Amino acid sequence: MRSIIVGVNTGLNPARFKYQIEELEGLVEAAEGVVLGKVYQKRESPDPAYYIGRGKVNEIKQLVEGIGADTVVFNVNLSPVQISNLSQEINAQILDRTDLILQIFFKRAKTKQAKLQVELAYLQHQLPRVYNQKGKELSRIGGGMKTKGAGEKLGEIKTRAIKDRINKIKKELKEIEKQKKQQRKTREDNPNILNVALVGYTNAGKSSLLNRLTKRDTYISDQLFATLDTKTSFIHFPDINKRVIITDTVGFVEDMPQEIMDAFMTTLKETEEADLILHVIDISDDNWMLKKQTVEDVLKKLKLEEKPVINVMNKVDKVIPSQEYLEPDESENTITVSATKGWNIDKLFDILKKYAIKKGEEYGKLRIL
Ligand SMILES: Nc1nc2c(ncn2[C@@H]2O[C@H](COP(=O)(O)OP(=O)(O)OP(=O)(O)O)[C@@H](O)[C@H]2O)c(=O)[nH]1
Ligand SMILES: [Mg+2]
Repeated sequence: MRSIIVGVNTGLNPARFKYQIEELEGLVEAAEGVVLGKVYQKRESPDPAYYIGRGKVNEIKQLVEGIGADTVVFNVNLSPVQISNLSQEINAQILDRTDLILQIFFKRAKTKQAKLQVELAYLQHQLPRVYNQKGKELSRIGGGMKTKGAGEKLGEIKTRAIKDRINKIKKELKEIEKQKKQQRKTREDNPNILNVALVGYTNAGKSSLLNRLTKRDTYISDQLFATLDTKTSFIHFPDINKRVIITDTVGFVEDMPQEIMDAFMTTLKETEEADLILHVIDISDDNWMLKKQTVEDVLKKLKLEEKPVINVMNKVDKVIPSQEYLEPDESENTITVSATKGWNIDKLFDILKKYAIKKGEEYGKLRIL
């Protein structure tokens, strides 16, 4: 994928805009693409036909031909009409941020559940576009569909086929969810098992932390969205006769596209049964506060904000030279660690133990009542 990035600033301050474009570059790389050029435009309100101005469209068209790009990626979400019009003018594939995220997800999904969820998100994103697709774009979605009658429009046929597939996927996902729920039920009810969910912005170090805590090889990569399937691991504390189940989850991003939010709701739903949430934060990142807020907003959407949360401030080794420089954490719900160096992991173990004991005690109280 040889890409040109089109950054439209819709009134963000320069720092935020810069961060948005950097993240988009990261997404292109995660989709195994290279960024060959960037084009910017300031625009308060989008042009209904092209989002950007006609002059910009021409500029991009020439740049695409000049440097041989095959993809143009926008930092904003485009309407079906805009995609269609831009595709007519520019000889490259036009992607918006959601398309890009979906492409990455497509490549990464491994389990049947994740694959179905990505397909569902993709189809839901395509649905409103079908009517507006012209020419080459049509071949992108399902082939070999039967027509109902001679008078039926191609758009109608495709819409119907997509809707059928969506319904089928939803049924299959429900079935998988039911099975998973059954498996979870046994452990939820157990006073000796603490359920912990790892959440956080993509690339914050969730999988690294899971590895450190459980010493297992989880796929770790300096890429956005390395983890797409939820993975579960155990920690055993024989001294207190408790076990902890830790679930790694898909990373969050700002403005998570609705289609993805919906499709991955099932995955994130695993966090619904959690007794404790570990929110992993990369404090070496200049934008960590913004990212933290993004994650907290999503937790709120999932109605998880009531659960106890520990903020795990990770990658401190990138900020201080050695472990001796670690300062005591200010509050009980914050802990500064380095997942890769293993700093403060013992303290994190202590926190987990404390919660495991507390769960057992509360469960006991409930039984007495
Ligand atoms: N220096 C340093 N690097 C870290 C630390 N923890 C994680 N990393 C690096 O950060 C990158 C991302 O780590 P992952 O564990 O894959 O992050 P993740 O949150 O699981 O990412 P996604 O699955 O993509 O959402 C990798 O290159 C890790 O080696 C840390 O404590 N210190
Ligand atoms: Mg991961």
